[in-house]
Amino acid sequence: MVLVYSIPMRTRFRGITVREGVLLEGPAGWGEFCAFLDYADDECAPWLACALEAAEQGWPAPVRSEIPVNCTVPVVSPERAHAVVAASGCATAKVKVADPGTPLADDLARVEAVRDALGPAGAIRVDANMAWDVDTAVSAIRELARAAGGLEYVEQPCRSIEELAAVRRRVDVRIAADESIRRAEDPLKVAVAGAADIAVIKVAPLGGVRRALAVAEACGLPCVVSSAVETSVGMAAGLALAAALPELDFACGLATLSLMDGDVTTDSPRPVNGYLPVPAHPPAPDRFAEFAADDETTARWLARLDRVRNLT
Ligand SMILES: O=C(O)CCC(=O)c1ccccc1C(=O)O
Ligand SMILES: [Mg+2]
Repeated sequence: MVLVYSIPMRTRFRGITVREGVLLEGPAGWGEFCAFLDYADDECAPWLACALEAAEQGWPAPVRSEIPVNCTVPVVSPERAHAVVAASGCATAKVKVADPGTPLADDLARVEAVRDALGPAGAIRVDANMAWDVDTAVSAIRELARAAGGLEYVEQPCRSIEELAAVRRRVDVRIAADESIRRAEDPLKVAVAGAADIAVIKVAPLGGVRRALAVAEACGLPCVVSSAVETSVGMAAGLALAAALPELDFACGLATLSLMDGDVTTDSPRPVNGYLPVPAHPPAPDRFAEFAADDETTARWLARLDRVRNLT
């Protein structure tokens, strides 16, 4: 069975206002194929591999049963940022910064509000999604660290690995690599160890739990598992990855279901005291009917699925 869903986002996130994707069922359960719309077909192949792993094979055994998670703060007002953090119950917050057209002053006010909501014991990380050049990154990171009362790390401040390394030499905040790994030509071979302190690994763009575990091992850095804003079907694969990593020293970015205006399952996991339970299986999409895509969207995704299938 193959189902195409369409779920509005509560707040625009990375330019996304509606999240769409395909749910497919196999002998091992349900998988999700939801490559971002700006990804070309060849870049979608690992996303399909991740969905097929879930549907046909299942996942390696977990070594932990619950995953510490961060709440994710989109580009919103300080008041909303405060409310998002306070409602989440999480001790770690990830704040999106450097959105095109947003002045640094807005980011500073947002991280200040997040610190106020978290209290002094909480951890704040920021994600610039490659927006800065080296000099801009160095000064922005210093200002953000001051406004936040300390930063746990800054995720992908610049585009290239060389730039990450240059920023890392000039600031005392840890650097995390995300796009440098996720969009690398060969994620197994990408050398980020000198350019970053932490690796962000996303299960779908890396081709599934087994493949992402191999990437984690190859990069030789502490890992943070983060979502690509999937429904709870795809999120189960991210949780399975976080559960199977030999070591997990940081909260994971897997609490993104609350960014979407609904979910395809009834047993939609929400963090309790900052932890998500690891599901034994992906949940069945028993509420799919509420989020069924229209005919045009369905046809577009089935065609995409077909093209990507034929590539692999
Ligand atoms: O890590 C998180 O807290 C949430 C996930 C997230 O930020 C994200 C979600 C979709 C696409 C890209 C990203 C990103 O980390 O850049
Ligand atoms: Mg990121």
